[in-house]
Amino acid sequence: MSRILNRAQDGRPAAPIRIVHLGIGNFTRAHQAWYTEHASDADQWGIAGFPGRTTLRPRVSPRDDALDAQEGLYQLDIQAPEGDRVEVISSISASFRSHDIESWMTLFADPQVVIVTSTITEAGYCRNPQGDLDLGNPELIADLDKLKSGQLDEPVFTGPAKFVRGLLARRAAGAGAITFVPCDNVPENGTMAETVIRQAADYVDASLLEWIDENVGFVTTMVDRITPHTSEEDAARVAELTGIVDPGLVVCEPFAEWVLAGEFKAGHPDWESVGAKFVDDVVPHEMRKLYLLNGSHSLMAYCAPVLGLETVYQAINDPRVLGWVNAFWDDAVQQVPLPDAEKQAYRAALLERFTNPRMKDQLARIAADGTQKLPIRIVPHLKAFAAAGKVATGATRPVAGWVLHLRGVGAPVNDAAASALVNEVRSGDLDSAVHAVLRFLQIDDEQIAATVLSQAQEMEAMRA
Ligand SMILES: NC(=O)c1ccc[n+]([C@@H]2O[C@H](COP(=O)([O-])OP(=O)(O)OC[C@H]3O[C@@H](n4cnc5c(N)ncnc54)[C@H](O)[C@@H]3O)[C@@H](O)[C@H]2O)c1
Ligand SMILES: O=P(O)(O)OC[C@@H](O)[C@@H](O)[C@H](O)[C@H](O)CO
Repeated sequence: MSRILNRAQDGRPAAPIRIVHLGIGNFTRAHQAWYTEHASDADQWGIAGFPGRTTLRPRVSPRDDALDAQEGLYQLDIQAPEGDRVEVISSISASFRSHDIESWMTLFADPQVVIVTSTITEAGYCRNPQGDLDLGNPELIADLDKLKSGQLDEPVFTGPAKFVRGLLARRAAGAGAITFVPCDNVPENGTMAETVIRQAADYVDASLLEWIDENVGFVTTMVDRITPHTSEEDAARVAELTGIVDPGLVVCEPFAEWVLAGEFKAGHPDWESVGAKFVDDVVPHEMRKLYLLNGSHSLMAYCAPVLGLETVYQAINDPRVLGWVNAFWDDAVQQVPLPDAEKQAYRAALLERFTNPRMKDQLARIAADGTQKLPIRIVPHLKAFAAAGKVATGATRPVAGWVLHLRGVGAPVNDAAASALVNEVRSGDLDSAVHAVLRFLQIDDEQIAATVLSQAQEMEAMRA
């Protein structure tokens, strides 16, 4: 007999809300909410979850509706090679609609709320290629103009505008210190969030900057747990296992890592009790993860579909893709400032994670938003080698794959910032497409162009 999740049956009351999360998608439910659930002081730290998308639609997915219907409860299916381990997670105390600005302001004005976390994708922070707030983004400007002209009860839709709206409410309420903990795969994400929030505040009301100096902390984090999209097959199997029909089900791998650096102005849950590490400098850990895990993910996402492959598991089990991944790692490790033994161990652990046969991680998920990802995961290797007069032939491969992807090979291009580039790469031959992509990546090097072209031609010839 199937049952539906609710707190009365589950027996776990909602903890007081002290964290607001923007972008309550799959990843944060597998990672931050799981860490908070298992922290030694979990009964003190509830999360308020808001979906983040910039849309007028009140809801973005049935998964979000499930949080309301199930009083914040959902199942997490941890897919170990030997079988499923399913937990009910209860750390999300309340869920809201993405445009519910009134609840957003009320929470920011509450002195009990002391942390703001976010997973709104790389694109959600509205940055330009230089890493500054993109004042050419019309949706962002419309939001900021609303705030600047005092229309404070109107909904705003972009991440930076929501953050500034929240801080205005907090200052007005005298609610004290608060700390931002962005959890997206962006290097030095604390500094990145601080930059866009300060620039948005400056646009709206420059007097907020001084208040931010005194009251707002920004923490940089490296987050890691592979969290694929939940499939219908996952939902059916877990319903069979637990007897719970759960439209909010999230699936993930057993591995989880969280490294944080920076000052929490007003405390944080005891995430260390679950294995989170607080360090002085998170950058080497970020480079390890972003370059080796995310970089090879991007390589597989763009190159493996050429061979007709659809998941990370299928890709890494193909000897050609495995060879490309190893060649990429040989180049990328050189930019990771950690001891060799540590890097070798990380590579071995990654291979074990990618070959988990239970995980059906779709390459199409990873392929999204390449314009945001290639510059931070791949380009640093090309530039470091070029500075030494060399071509990083392992790191040119994902660029060659991306050219083919943009030209229509594999999953459809899902990247709001790529439309002009897509038109350009589809309007000429492969050689001109390679040059258009390298111009976009700000790489002006004929040796790199020749290598990318020859690898793209080689892969086109292998096309399934
Ligand atoms: N899935 C993973 O394995 C994983 C692991 C580590 C880090 N992350 C980080 O988490 C992010 C989200 O991944 P997910 O798996 O939760 O995805 P998801 O699609 O399940 O959720 C994404 C959330 O971000 C919101 N969003 C999307 N685009 C936005 C935009 N432009 N502005 C504001 N909000 C926006 C969505 O509404 C949703 O709430 C990734 O982009 C990545 O930076 C993911
Ligand atoms: O989440 P994205 O879109 O930034 O990148 C896709 C994957 O590389 C990523 O989600 C990994 O699965 C994750 O970073 C593992 O911790």
